Amino acid sequence: MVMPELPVLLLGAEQVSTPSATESQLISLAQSVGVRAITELPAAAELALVIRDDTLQLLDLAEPKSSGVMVDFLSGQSQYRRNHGGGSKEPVAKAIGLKNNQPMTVLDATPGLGRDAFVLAALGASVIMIERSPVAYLLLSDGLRRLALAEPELARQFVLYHANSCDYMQQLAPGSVDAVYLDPMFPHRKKSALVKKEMRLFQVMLGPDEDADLLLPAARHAAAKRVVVKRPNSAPLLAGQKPSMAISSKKHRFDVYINTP
Ligand SMILES: C[S@@+](CC[C@H](N)C(=O)[O-])C[C@H]1O[C@@H](n2cnc3c(N)ncnc32)[C@H](O)[C@@H]1O
Repeated sequence: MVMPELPVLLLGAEQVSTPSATESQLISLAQSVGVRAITELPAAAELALVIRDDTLQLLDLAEPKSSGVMVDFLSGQSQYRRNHGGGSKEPVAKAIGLKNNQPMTVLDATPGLGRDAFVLAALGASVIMIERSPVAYLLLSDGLRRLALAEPELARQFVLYHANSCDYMQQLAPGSVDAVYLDPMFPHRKKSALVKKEMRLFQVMLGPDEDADLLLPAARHAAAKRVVVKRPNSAPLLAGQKPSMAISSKKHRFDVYINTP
């Protein structure tokens, strides 16, 4: 598969001449993961990163006026789910085996926009996020930066690295974390307009995670207790491997692989 070009970080003239502290920080972070910071778009660009209102956003250039995709742990949606969601009864929390106030370390090997990671952290888990997409990594870093300003204690529950999770997990000693969470991109069959804007942009940028099957053995090596795989209800099993049990929600299935000692 031909991968689309990596989006650039598009800067305004002022952001180049007199960048704010946040802008300087984001520009160097972007450059450290190979994202070019420029002031003019390449002709073929479909997506670009921009810094608006002190927030990093991924913009669909076909709709430059609409708000971009960002990681916002403080958004109404995240906070609503935190305050009014099912708590430890949320399907994802049940699948991971998370109980209120019981410490647990979860490695999220496919964090994306950090939605699921946030639910787990809000329920008390320490979450290690390993993201290989430079753009998703930058959006997550920026989300954590803003979370740290508002809720430093919660932000300290997260660690984020830019790496391929398969490599990362294989290098860990066996059973280094309590659980591993996997939610690789699955090709959506529905018309793209129906797929949420965020995931649509992610699909344009990343394509499906065609090597997703490789994550399962690496995750089973790294997890002391269990590996959880989130799949759309109709999706086949990851790596064709039968789970120990499955927990279903409205749209998803959480396949749980228990690691017996
Ligand atoms: C469907 S998204 C995950 C959405 C996430 N669960 C959420 O709540 O926002 C999948 C993400 O996994 C990342 N990914 C897939 N395979 C990976 C790998 N081997 N290492 C690191 N990240 C990976 C992709 O780059 C993408 O950002």
